[in-house]
Amino acid sequence: MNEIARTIAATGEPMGPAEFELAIRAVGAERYHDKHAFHKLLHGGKLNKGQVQAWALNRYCYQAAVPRKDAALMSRTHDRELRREWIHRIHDHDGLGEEQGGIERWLVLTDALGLDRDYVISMEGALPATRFAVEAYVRFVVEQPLTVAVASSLTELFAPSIHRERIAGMLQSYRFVNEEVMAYFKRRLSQAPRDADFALAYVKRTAATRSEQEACVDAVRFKCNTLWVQLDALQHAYVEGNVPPGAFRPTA
Ligand SMILES: O=C(O)c1cc(C(=O)O)c2c(n1)C(=O)C(=O)c1cc(C(=O)O)[nH]c1-2
Repeated sequence: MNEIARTIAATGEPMGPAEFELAIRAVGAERYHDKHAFHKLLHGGKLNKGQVQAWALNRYCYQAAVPRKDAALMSRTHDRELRREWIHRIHDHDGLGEEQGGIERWLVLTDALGLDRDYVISMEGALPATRFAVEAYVRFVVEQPLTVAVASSLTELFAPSIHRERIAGMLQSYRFVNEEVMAYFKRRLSQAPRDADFALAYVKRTAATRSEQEACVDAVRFKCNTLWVQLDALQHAYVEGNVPPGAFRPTA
């Protein structure tokens, strides 16, 4: 934000709910990671198996971080209703009882790609930028005001269309991908809208001042950046061929 924008944010009238939602959605339209070159390659069937393996094992770090950031968010609120709602996000990823959860479904995907589970879970082969980006997301949720922390999850508003595109594109393009492998994304098609609708309503209700609203829009921008930089790193390492020391080297 420049100085003038900062002054308007501090002194300006709050946006109406519709305008506020439009400002949040505009961030996705401008910079969600569906616009990244690496996604276009992934969905368009233009990657080889080793490159898809690299994407899946790096993305595991994100999957593993999400329930940690959700636990961090819950630890910060005295609002029992918010915790009652938010806890199902942890169950969605970690599983509950018989339900194995999203991390397990992600490991089904990495199994099918021929990756060793212990290696994936160890995150040893992940790119440095992936590790930094996902931890930055966890730290953001620990450190920012609660409403801003909730707002950082709102990139999920934009996720179902990328998931739909990914399911169709990957099933069609890669012989090593089948329905079972895509189960993670199929499940997210119903989970993500529920989560995003709740978070959007919460943020609209609790961000009262213009500067709080601007901070929420900035949180969505920050989150888009954490997603974008992960794909930049994949592109640099596995498309342009600059694999950092110690990172996964495809043999497939
Ligand atoms: O495949 C994707 O493009 C994508 C993006 C995002 C996102 O926008 O953060 C999430 C997911 N998937 C996802 O599967 C998921 O569980 C998830 C949780 C969150 C969050 O911020 O709490 N984002 C996302």
